[in-house]
Amino acid sequence: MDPTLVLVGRPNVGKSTLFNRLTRSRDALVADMPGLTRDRHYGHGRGGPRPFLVVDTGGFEPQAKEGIVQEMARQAEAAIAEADVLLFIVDGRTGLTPQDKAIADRLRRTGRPLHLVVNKAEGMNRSIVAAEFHELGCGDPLVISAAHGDGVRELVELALEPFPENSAEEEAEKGPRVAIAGRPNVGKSTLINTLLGEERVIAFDMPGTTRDAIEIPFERNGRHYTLIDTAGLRRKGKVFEAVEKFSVIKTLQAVEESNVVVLMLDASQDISDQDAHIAGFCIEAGRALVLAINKWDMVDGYRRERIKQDVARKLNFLGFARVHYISALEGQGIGGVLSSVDKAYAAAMAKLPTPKLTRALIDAVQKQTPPRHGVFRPKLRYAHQGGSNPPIIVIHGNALEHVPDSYTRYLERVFMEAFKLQGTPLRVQYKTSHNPYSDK
Ligand SMILES: Nc1nc2c(ncn2[C@@H]2O[C@H](COP(=O)(O)OP(=O)(O)OP(=O)(O)O)[C@@H](O)[C@H]2O)c(=O)[nH]1
Ligand SMILES: Nc1nc2c(ncn2[C@@H]2O[C@H](COP(=O)(O)OP(=O)(O)OP(=O)(O)O)[C@@H](O)[C@H]2O)c(=O)[nH]1
Repeated sequence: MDPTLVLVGRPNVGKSTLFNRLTRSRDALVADMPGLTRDRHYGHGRGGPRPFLVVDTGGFEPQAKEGIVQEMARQAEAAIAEADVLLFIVDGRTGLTPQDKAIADRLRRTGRPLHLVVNKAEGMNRSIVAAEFHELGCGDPLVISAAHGDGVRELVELALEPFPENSAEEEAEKGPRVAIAGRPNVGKSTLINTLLGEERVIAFDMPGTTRDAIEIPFERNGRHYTLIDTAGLRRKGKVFEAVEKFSVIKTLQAVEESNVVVLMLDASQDISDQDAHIAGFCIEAGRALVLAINKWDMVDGYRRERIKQDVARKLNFLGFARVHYISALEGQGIGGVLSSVDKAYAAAMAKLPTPKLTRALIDAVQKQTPPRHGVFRPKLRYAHQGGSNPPIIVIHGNALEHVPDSYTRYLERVFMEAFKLQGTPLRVQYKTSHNPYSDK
């Protein structure tokens, strides 16, 4: 399970700046997807020793009693409660404020691992900036500049030290790891119960106080799956019930831990920002995806048309995913969802041999050459596979930094078709060789 770093601090200390820096390298992998809105407060971090999640709590006001500020405080409290590591950000230029002291008291009481981070310290003497913050009693201050990146790598390494990378994949034979994601009330628990009620649940250990996600292995038609829980399921008699209501952090973690996400939408509701944000997490994580539009039993023809249009319009960046119209309650359409999970998993894990990739690339270039950019004409020479889940295709050649995004989209479509990769996103990366003898 990937650790979650939660950024806390009073307004204007640089939390968003740090958040953006921590999540940026991951962003760069996400091709610009039209229509994809990003959640500014939850992100995937890379660039440290291992993957992690970052939550920005926004301006944290522990004193707030009412209104929007109180609602924000409630969400911040929830994030703090689920944090693996708290990063308490203060402003090295403004210096120590009474509000910092109030926040420090609050955070110390959580008993969570806590690092005090003094920001905006570029060009300043580290020990002098740090001095006055010792009195917060949050340990040695780490001095950084979020804007310039100074000290950020060290900060991440230190924060993640207690969380070594999961040991290598002994898991492969357990079949796809499936997360069922969706906003509150779409019917996740109902689907899980329908799935597990019909199928054989293989005995599993209920975690006690461990931070691990609950994983429920089950079998259907002789195939194995592992369900990754998004809500802290508890078994009560024959059914599972959610221990917590919807949790963004649990959802993010489950998405990250899974191979395939079943994203549930509610046919009786319009698609909301929250739906789009959850879809965005899946895309950022590069997960294979199946869309399940639930409660199909309770909507009439008009709504059915309307939700189809809504999906096409608001979630057009999920065009690679198969769509199923289901009723979790009545058990309609579940088999179709699982068979799409199998196909999406196969696509996400596909082995793409270099000769076949290169052949597909050369055919694509012959059909349509990349446009000239000034004096540069990008030359695409060969391709190999750089990873799976999502499949990454690395293209080698010259002047590849001048390949326009639209051409990359074209290549993605070509590879998707050549290898029948429906159900998974695909990433194309370029490696320009700087060979002085290569033709210009
Ligand atoms: N000099 C300097 N300025 C910084 C640094 N990091 C952030 N800032 C500036 O501080 C201001 C506040 O930064 P934000 O990242 O928006 O702060 P925040 O804590 O997210 O603020 P809220 O969204 O109000 O909670 C901006 O003008 C940033 O450009 C830094 O490392 N050095
Ligand atoms: N008509 C109909 N109702 C459904 C269906 N699936 C779920 N529901 C109802 O929708 C409500 C919410 O379902 P849950 O399964 O609790 O939703 P959830 O996504 O787990 O909700 P959270 O735990 O809040 O995240 C319940 O009243 C279900 O009975 C369906 O296929 N058809």
